[in-house]
Amino acid sequence: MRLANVAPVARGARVGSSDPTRAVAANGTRAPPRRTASFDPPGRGERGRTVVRRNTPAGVGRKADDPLGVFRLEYDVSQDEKHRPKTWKPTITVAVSGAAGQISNHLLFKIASGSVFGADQPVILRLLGSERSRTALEGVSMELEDCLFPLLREVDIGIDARTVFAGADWALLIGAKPRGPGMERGDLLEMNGKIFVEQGKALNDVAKPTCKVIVVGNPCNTNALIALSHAPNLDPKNFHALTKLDENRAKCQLAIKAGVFYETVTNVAIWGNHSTTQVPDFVNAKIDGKKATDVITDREWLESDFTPAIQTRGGLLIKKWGRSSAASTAVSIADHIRNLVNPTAPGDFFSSAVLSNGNPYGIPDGLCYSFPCRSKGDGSYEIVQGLEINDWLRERMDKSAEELVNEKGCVGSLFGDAHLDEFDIQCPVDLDDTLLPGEM
Ligand SMILES: NC(=O)c1ccc[n+]([C@@H]2O[C@H](COP(=O)([O-])OP(=O)(O)OC[C@H]3O[C@@H](n4cnc5c(N)ncnc54)[C@H](O)[C@@H]3O)[C@@H](O)[C@H]2O)c1
Repeated sequence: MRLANVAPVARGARVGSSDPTRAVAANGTRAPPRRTASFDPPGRGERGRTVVRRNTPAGVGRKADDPLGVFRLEYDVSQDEKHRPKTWKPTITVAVSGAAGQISNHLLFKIASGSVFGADQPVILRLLGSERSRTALEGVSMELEDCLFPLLREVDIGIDARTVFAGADWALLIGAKPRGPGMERGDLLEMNGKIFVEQGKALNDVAKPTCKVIVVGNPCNTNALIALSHAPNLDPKNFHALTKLDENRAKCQLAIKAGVFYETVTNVAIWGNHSTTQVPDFVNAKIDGKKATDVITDREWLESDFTPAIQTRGGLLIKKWGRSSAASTAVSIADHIRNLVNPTAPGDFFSSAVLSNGNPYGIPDGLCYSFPCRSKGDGSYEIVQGLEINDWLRERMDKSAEELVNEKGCVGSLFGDAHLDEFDIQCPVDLDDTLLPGEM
């Protein structure tokens, strides 16, 4: 058990059953019917009871105690198996937190359309919201139903992670709270960290042990570390924090500078924290198979323009848009999933923040740190070995690791016992108030 010696940080739809006995029916060739179910709000209806009505749109014939405002169908899962195309894979359950938020508003429709997990991969979406977003979740599920996505077999909504995460194959943890006026970075770390204590415990108790978890809600690296530390039943290698967006941003800028199409830019690693200390690696990047530094010979641009531009691009986008990146983040989550469910192209890699234990780059164990990774396409990954780390990279990679050590120290009391050795880190009094890309 690690003992955190932590300074106070004060400064610083109930889900509808997927039970195969409740069954569903595929009564159309294009869009077999699905069921959306919801938790009853507390005090309204019997907990755990799913109210089901055949072909009854919201509001029509609703009983006074029926809290649901969404269209639902009664169906028979066994019939579903009979009627769906034989080429389809077994249905997977994808849980998404923050499902009524901006990022999810783009991501859910990509998942349901089949463009993320594949055109032969039926999905059940389980949507987790906060108490405040309960009604909005019903709206989200209504829109999903209205799209008639054949691969979307069921939509469940709720505000209790233990119910929503039940049986999940994937958990996309997007929901988090933004920093409020006057709030210190340490306060934000603690406030959001608490969410991931509960969600880590819930995943441990009710998700499949093979469940793959991608943490997006900021500060995503430390949130992912908190979640995995409460999930001893899950392999820590099932946990990721999203840095794919940073990789995509880096590829875009290198492509523009070199005057080439995006897809010719490969091997772009993001090292470290998803924050302004992240290190977009131009040293190992390739353009059209050549070293990026041989194609873009303007070193001054790479070090002094490109690097800070990627580190602060989220902030610039917020200044221009008035809100944080949502569509491009959703695309990068989809890319991240595709990176895990498809084999990585020979010689290439993708970026993901993963547990640093045993890494070959001298980053301290016990951090969730972004590394270049490869996947066999079965949802697993390996950290790529043997990349060139010159002095310029080394200095910055260590600085980002130091920031993650400090973050860990500032929320030390939130860590569980699983997968992490004991640590004794203080929250530094002079914790830099670096901005988190998603909140700037
Ligand atoms: N890692 C990245 O690359 C990256 C990029 C962009 C944004 N982000 C982060 O993603 C998060 C979500 O961004 P957004 O634009 O969708 O925000 P948003 O405010 O539009 O949506 C967040 C949603 O989460 C819900 N929520 C809050 N607490 C919750 C909880 N405990 N359980 C379930 N839901 C909860 C809120 O009600 C809200 O609907 C933010 O933390 C943001 O900083 C990360």
